[in-house]
Amino acid sequence: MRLQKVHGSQNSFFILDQTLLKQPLTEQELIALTKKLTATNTGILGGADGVLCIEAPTSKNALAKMRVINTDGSEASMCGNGLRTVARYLADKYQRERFLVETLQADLAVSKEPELAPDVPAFGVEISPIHFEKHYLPFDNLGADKIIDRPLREFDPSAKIRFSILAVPNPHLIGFVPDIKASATLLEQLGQKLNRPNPYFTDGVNVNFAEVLGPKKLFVRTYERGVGFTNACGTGMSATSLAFHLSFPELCPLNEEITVFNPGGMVKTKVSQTEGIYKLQLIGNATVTHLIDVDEQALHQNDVTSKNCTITETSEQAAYLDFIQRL
Ligand SMILES: N[C@H](CCC[C@H](N)C(=O)O)C(=O)O
Repeated sequence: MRLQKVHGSQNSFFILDQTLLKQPLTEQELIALTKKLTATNTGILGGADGVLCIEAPTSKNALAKMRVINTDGSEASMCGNGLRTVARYLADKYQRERFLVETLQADLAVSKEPELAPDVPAFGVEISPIHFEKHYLPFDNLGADKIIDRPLREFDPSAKIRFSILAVPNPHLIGFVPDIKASATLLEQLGQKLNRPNPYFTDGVNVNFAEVLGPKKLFVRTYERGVGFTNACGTGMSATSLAFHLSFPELCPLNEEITVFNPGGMVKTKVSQTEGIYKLQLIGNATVTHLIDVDEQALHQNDVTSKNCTITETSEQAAYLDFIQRL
């Protein structure tokens, strides 16, 4: 059995293709394996942000189904960086360049895109469906059914930050800040507070702070639900691009490529609108850093260690680091 260690903007994952197993992991086994494999101190290769689990599709139009298990064992409805790496895995496996991947709430279109640099493969993914209403997120006690481009004193007493809240379909709180570095402590405090029992987001929320760098240019930092600070969050950067359009339409026109920098690198996004419905596209790297050969039994027994698996490093991380150094 072969696992892959992959990343999209250095948001890192293990890909586990359940369809290759003689006996698929039970839910309990999958959660236990994810917690141990992704933890920095108990996992191989320094852990990861989650496990991307590939299963047979239940939707007849999709090539496969992707599930996203966060490092704390919770399940996310979507993962934009992860979906790019799953798209690449499936494109290689089935020799296809354009297809649909089933996710918890939608079948999403994915496509192979031109390499960002030599040995830096890229994929594009659709991010959808998008919702603003409070019952979708869910959120509560913020005095409105939708929060778009307004201060929230509950989260920022100075009322200087403009917030938006949207689901893509996983929940995101977005704040535009004047200086991303100076706002790191507030981002961490908010991320922690809103992912513990709290009156606003009962299921937790991914918290993104963004700094506008110029027309069609953003820097985004994310405190991820179920994870903590992450190098990059694909759905977060996509949701933030839509908030960018809503808060600063002159700097972020529809149908144009937006460059989004993050601590792990850079992605491109695009916001479009058809018949009043917003659409988001996310394009970025899909990098395979390691191949991990392991006995199926070790997965069931939650006993994957560097001693009982064979790890082969690819040349792609060096190429990726070279690419981001030139940005
Ligand atoms: N990192 C992911 C999102 C994971 C979201 C997850 N933390 C949650 O919603 O619980 C991304 O690239 O889109």
